[in-house]
Amino acid sequence: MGDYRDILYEVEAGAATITINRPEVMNAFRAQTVEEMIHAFTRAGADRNVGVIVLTGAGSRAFCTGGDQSAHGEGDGDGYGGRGVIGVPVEDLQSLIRDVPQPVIAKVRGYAIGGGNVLATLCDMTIASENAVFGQVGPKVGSVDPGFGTAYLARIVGEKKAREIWYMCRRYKAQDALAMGLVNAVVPDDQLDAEVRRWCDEIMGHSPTAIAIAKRSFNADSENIRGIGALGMQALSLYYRTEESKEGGRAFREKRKPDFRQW
Ligand SMILES: CC(C)(COP(=O)(O)OP(=O)(O)OC[C@H]1O[C@@H](n2cnc3c(N)ncnc32)[C@H](O)[C@@H]1OP(=O)(O)O)[C@@H](O)C(=O)NCCC(=O)NCCSC(=O)CCC(=O)c1ccccc1C(=O)O
Repeated sequence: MGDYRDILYEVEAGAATITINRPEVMNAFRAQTVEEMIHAFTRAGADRNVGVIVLTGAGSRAFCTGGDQSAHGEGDGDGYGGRGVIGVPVEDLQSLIRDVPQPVIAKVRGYAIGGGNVLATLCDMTIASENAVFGQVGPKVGSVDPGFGTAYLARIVGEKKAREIWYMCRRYKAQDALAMGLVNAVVPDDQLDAEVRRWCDEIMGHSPTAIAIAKRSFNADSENIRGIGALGMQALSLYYRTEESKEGGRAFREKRKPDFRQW
């Protein structure tokens, strides 16, 4: 897989940039998108000339808004129509972001919502435009990320805040995300690319082996969450088969409020 349909891949001065390129659906991912991201992260991870990986979204409206709601229900009718426990191998992608030896920086413009928020959370560092908006929508749309998106989020923002994020499904501005430790820096939108480039250049001046060891050391302490996620994905695939979950996706597509209480 060299030619990508859903993403862009480029390497410049030691920084590989992976761009989710589906602005027409606010960079929501389908199975194909996740497969391509897995390919690109594997490629960048193995490239000794790459010292840092940047994950971003095309356009100014969104970094990523999670699973593509128009693709939800494909395949066996419950998941996303592709490979993996729920038809989109999102757990493989999440693991890979942790497993590549280089630091991964999330460059966030616009919405980082749902599974998009999980991806940004998992990146080693996040640099956001002033217009960035973070949040979870799972319980509003009949979904949840039962691993890194919940348990690892709590490591970053604390248990109370993580529970608020998931139970309340509110939207948080970039400055709020900075205050809760979800992002490392916030800059005016027109300075975001240059700021991320500066961070990449700084990393490129440091020892890649020391950084890889540091990354693995950080990861080791939260590695048990991978197991929680694997278990959770099995539960999620069962949940996706319920009318309660399907109501969430249906309501989003029909642009109405869901009625979960009937079940
Ligand atoms: C992103 C919003 C908050 C933006 O709201 P707003 O500004 O009011 O704009 P809208 O009119 O809602 O949207 C504009 C336009 O974009 C389309 N769109 C937005 N998000 C998606 C999407 N995810 N899939 C498909 N299309 C999308 C929207 O339909 C509009 O299109 P028009 O043609 O203009 O009508 C808001 O849009 C929003 O909340 N989006 C929902 C995001 C969502 O449902 N994400 C998926 C679920 S997230 C989740 O369940 C967490 C669990 C999780 O992370 C996970 C774990 C394991 C596997 C998969 C997932 C996963 O992500 O599902």
